[in-house]
Amino acid sequence: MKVTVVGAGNVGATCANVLAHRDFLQEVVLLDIKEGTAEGKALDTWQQAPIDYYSTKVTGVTNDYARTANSDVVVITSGLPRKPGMSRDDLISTNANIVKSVTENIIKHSPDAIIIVVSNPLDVMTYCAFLTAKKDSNKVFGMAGILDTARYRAFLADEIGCSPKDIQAILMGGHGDTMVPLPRYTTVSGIPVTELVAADKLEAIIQRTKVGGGEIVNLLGTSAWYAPGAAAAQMVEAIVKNEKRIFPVCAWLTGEYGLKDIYLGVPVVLGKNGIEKILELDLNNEEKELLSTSAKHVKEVMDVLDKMQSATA
Ligand SMILES: NC(=O)c1ccc[n+]([C@@H]2O[C@H](COP(=O)([O-])OP(=O)(O)OC[C@H]3O[C@@H](n4cnc5c(N)ncnc54)[C@H](O)[C@@H]3O)[C@@H](O)[C@H]2O)c1
Ligand SMILES: O=C(O)C[C@H](O)C(=O)O
Repeated sequence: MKVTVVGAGNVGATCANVLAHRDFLQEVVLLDIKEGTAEGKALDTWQQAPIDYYSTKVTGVTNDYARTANSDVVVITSGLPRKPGMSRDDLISTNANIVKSVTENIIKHSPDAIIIVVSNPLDVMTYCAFLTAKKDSNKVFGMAGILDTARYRAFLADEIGCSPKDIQAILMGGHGDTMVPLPRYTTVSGIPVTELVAADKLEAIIQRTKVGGGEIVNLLGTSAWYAPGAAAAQMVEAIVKNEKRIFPVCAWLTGEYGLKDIYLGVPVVLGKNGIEKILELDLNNEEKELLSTSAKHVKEVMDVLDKMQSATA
């Protein structure tokens, strides 16, 4: 299986580096528009191989899509990250142009590839790639839910004083401040989280999770990359190894949860065909309400993209 990562910035280079460490691929192609960036980071990752014991080779290229030909999976991380004071939605016009042109190039050389979008605003950039690629929606989806759920799980592990490995959770909705962590579907080694964390502490963790991206942006002046890069790599691994893992993924809905024609985070089964199934949870009224608010927000930003695209058509 061949995997390409577009964008050799913080997230893309981390994703390629994590994929190399997992050592289940022969080669990963890392592509960037900036001369030498992908080549340099690929070479650095290869020089790490004798130390960390892996054989996967990351090859860096500058805008040479011929080298990405016949990729099975492509991860799109190209695009601007936000700075303090910005929302992810502020990135829409710049990143839509980048995601559109990258997707066109990818499709030209790898018409059958499964595309995982990471660029922000995530739900709308995934929609942009879907409109451009003109592929089945099970093959075009976005990474955000694994990251958001990981933040939630990490905060819970701190609060409980346990390993983050033992927190199982699911989170739904758009990748923005309206995302919907689901305490009713959160357990700690099978124990309902509500038996271990007081209601006010749980609510504080949910609120912190929702603005988890912004917390890092304020600390670093740019956005996170270690957890996002690893999350995208985890999706690639599930697909390449046909693992049938259940993850929250930004998926195209066609009536699930009463929502249609929208990209939104929902639990799915990921395997060799991409999204093999969307799981429909039996949400209560409060959860449905939160999901519908999140969907409304995403739809508004999707409408902005539609208007931008019809203005330039
Ligand atoms: N979905 C998520 O959960 C999530 C998490 C973190 C970051 N992000 C988003 O991912 C994107 C990348 O973040 P980052 O921190 O890696 O940014 P970065 O600035 O470090 O890297 C972006 C890279 O994209 C490259 N690039 C720009 N235009 C390109 C093009 N047309 N073709 C190929 N490469 C191009 C740049 O040269 C740069 O190297 C941002 O939009 C960010 O908001 C999303
Ligand atoms: O917060 C951002 O802008 C980047 C990313 O979406 C994140 O959640 O870390």
